[in-house]
Amino acid sequence: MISRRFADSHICGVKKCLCTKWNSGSSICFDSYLLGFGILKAKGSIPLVARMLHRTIHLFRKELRLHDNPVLLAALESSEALYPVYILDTAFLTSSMHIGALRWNFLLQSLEDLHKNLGKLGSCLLVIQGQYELVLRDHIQKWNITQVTLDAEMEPFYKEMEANIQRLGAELGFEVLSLVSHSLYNTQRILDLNGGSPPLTYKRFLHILSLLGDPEVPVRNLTAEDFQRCRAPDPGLAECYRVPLPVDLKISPESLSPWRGGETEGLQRLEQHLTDQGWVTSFTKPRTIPNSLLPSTTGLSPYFSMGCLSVRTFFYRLSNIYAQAKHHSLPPVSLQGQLLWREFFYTVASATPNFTQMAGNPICLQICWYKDAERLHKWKTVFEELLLDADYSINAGNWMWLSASAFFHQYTRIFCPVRFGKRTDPQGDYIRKYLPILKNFPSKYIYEPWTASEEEQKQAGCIIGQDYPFPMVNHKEASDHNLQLMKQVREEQHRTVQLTRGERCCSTNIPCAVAHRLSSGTWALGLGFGCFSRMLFHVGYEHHEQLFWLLLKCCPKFKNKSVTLFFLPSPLGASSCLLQKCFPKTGSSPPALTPQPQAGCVCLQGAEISEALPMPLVNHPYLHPYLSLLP
Ligand SMILES: Cc1cc2nc3c(=O)[nH]c(=O)nc-3n(C[C@H](O)[C@H](O)[C@H](O)COP(=O)(O)OP(=O)(O)OC[C@H]3O[C@@H](n4cnc5c(N)ncnc54)[C@H](O)[C@@H]3O)c2cc1C
Repeated sequence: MISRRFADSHICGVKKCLCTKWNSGSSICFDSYLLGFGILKAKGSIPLVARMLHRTIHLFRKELRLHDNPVLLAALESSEALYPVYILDTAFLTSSMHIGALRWNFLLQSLEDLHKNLGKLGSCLLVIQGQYELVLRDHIQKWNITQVTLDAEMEPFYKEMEANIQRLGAELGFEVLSLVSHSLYNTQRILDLNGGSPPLTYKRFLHILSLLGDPEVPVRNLTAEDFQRCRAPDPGLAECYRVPLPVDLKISPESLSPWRGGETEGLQRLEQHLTDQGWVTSFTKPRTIPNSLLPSTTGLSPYFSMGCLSVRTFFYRLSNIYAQAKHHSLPPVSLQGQLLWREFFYTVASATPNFTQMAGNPICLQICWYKDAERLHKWKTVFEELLLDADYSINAGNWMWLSASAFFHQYTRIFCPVRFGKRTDPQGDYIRKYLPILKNFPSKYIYEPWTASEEEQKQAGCIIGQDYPFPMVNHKEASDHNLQLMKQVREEQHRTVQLTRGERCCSTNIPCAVAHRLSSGTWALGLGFGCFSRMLFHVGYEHHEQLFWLLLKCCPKFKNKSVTLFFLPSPLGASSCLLQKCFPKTGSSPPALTPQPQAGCVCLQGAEISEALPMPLVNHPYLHPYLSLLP
């Protein structure tokens, strides 16, 4: 937590903050400013306390915002002149991230927005192009700079930049102040509490957070008064160092992205989402729709990744909404839970060597993937450069997760791009919108247009192999191959598997269920499975629904009965393995059910069972505490 001691005094009618102590990850403690305090005599011989004020370059790196920007606030409070600077070091940016046209546009829009917002407070943003060290050397001397302030980041390339700036400071005689505000906590504190290494499972991570307490509280908003106390850059400088246009950087200006960059847009979107408090409190992921035409999640990730929005602000706004609600979803599936996933990956990434690579990454399974340069190139073009929210920690963490190389261990779950699409969006509306070249194919071909006849392809105005590529792999062959490979790798690298696996909370994987006859004459069914902790967020509620329905179908007791289904919270779960084994055999889909919060459980109403197969229900002690929740 940031603790601050303010000693207020009135100097020439202006209320000044004299002492601000930060313990929030600053590389130079603010206490050093105390040394600069002295007693001055002002007009009329009234003794005044004053301090040496800095001439500061505030270097924006990722935190492209004015709200919750602790280091900018500290810069303003300790300076008599402040130069807000963004160094557009193209070589640095392109070598450290795969930044494509969409993201360039987003970045330039964010800088333009920052410039406008600084203008409203009486300052401006100076965008200086060039290699960052040369730019700093040049301007430190030109502007007599005594301090550089910057946001502390955890990526190796940003850490290296900060270390270089520190070295430059020692050489040229300026101070450096950096503070963490891109994550909820200073991740170093989490590492310290975990004995110096990162917690490698979400469960362990939450445990450490419970010892740490709440995340850092956002700092106050900046005002015109804050900026008035410091001299702003001359208007001539603003003209000389204006935000470039895409064309200046030879970037295509036309962007299909509906996400406009910048703090202003980010805050507007945040407010929009928060007005729907019911949506916020019932948010459960992965019970969201990945291929809906409009995002079924917040879509705020590009703003968080560039720091146009503060995660701390979002976290506390959510806390306020939760505090007013009767029920709300919880981590790992809630909105706050999503921010904690982000924090989890930030923490692990901050202390894991080669986090974005397989080679030399100690938590990642070493898998002998295909070595096919052409396919790799195609994959990179599609996935990396088009990302608007590309983020070092989250991206690599989720790819490890998705490929079952770390964190996620149900490697037998393989998504088929054709079957997944057919199941979740049978008409292919998503494909028709985002791949308009395929839009005239009949729905039965929309996910596998290469199976359409030549005549049908002509009619759809799209010849596969000419207007649209053939599939890169045969899905069945590739998934069979990968399955075997993973099985073998996991046996050989058992110790690496265990690192991010976490302990099981139940040794058995036997499905268990209880049935309860309700006073209304209907039945309540509670269902659980061993090892809840991983089930809920790996399998998700959608599978709970399916499993419930499957068991109902399987149990003669419920034939022709109306049944109330309860989703039971921890420590109960459901099994996707059972689903995979049994569900396809039933040859039909589960009924659509609408969740209704009730008595702390999610309750599903009204599944009418018309068919039943014999299957015994097993009582299980884990279910007993939840029986009291049944009406
Ligand atoms: C293979 C793969 C790669 C990914 N790469 C990125 C990436 O480069 N940058 C990125 O921001 N997200 C990435 N994600 C995570 C996730 O898909 C996005 O954060 C999320 O979809 C963004 O949408 P949202 O802002 O609407 O999220 P919401 O569901 O509204 O969540 C709010 C915020 O929580 C955080 N969050 C949500 N999901 C995750 C998650 N799975 N892991 C960590 N943090 C999460 C994000 O900051 C997000 O903006 C990746 C996921 C996968 C499967």
